[in-house]
Amino acid sequence: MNTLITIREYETAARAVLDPVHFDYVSGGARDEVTLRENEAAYARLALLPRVLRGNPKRTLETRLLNSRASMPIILSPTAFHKLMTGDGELATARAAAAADTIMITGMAATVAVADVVAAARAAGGGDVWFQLYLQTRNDITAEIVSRATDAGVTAVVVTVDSPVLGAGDRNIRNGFTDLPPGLACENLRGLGGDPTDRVRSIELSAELSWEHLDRLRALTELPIVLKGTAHPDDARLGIEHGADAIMVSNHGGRQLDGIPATVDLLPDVVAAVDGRVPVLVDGGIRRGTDVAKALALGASAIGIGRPIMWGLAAAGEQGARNVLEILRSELDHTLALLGVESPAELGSDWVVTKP
Ligand SMILES: Cc1cc2nc3c(=O)[nH]c(=O)nc-3n(C[C@H](O)[C@H](O)[C@H](O)COP(=O)(O)O)c2cc1C
Ligand SMILES: CCCCCCC(=O)C(=O)O
Repeated sequence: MNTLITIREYETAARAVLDPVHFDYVSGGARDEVTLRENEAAYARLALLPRVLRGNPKRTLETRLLNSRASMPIILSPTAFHKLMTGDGELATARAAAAADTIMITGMAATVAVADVVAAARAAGGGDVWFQLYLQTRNDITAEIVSRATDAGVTAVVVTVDSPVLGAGDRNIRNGFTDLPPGLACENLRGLGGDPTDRVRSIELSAELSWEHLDRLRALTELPIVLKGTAHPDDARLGIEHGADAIMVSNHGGRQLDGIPATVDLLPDVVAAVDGRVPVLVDGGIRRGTDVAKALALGASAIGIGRPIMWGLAAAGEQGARNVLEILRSELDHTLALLGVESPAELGSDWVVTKP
């Protein structure tokens, strides 16, 4: 029997089994964790306004995003180092995402190489895999990483732009968590060390990056590009001008700039700026199906979850991640029934009210 029935219970279960240093790495945020808390609190400040007697007996959650389809508008945001959570790492995550028939964004900082992640998803029968990229200042390195991901069969590249420098997690500083334990590495950077050994190159985060680097990426790949980490409406507009095919409103789960607003509060202005030209996704603080419905009503085409998957993996490996996805699917379906709608597409901003 599955005794854990909420995402919050998975967080508690993860805390009970994980090394506290790794639990803090996953669950913590930057500095005072104001944004981390705000991401969740902002959903609680929004209320849903249902309609009644609409004769809608059936519902569908099926979602199309870029060239991919998913069984629901809930996808897996990229998170680093899944082997800290469970032995199989990203392989377990890929199987869970495939079982849920949804999209997994595998990270550049994954502890399993992208080719193995895609193979695991395919062997489990499905689910597209997208690849998250930190642009590197050296274009040849970016090109090699993207080429590996493309050869592996990913169907989109998600470029994270909110990390000119590493976020400062006070919990990590206090815990002295600065490196992966021996035996674990960012496998997507293996052999990129520039020497004949199998050295794993370090991921470079750089404040030198500019829109020109995105232009170079656009010239490198025909895969759809999702810009992840845009908060300002003008940056969403610029992203589209520079070739982005989708915008993901994200503050990195409150792990980069502390004090940036909650993503659901940023979403409406970005949606307005994008004006229907490309899909808008959002992540950060989503813990309930009602949160998903609020984000969709405010214009998101889909939402991403980060920590809930990590907690699921820690608590019960692949099965835990599967359960997390099914909890959110079932809660979203139930929420749509209570709202009186057949599909996410019917939701709009008049389904949400801000509580006084
Ligand atoms: C442990 C952890 C590692 C993360 N690693 C990455 C990463 O490598 N690249 C990235 O773009 N975002 C990363 N993120 C941010 C997530 O993609 C996502 O934006 C965030 O987790 C969403 O918030 P949530 O955890 O409240 O769902 C990470 C988040 C966590 C919690
Ligand atoms: C330079 C290493 C990048 C690791 C990215 C992990 C991450 O984004 C996060 O923990 O948040």
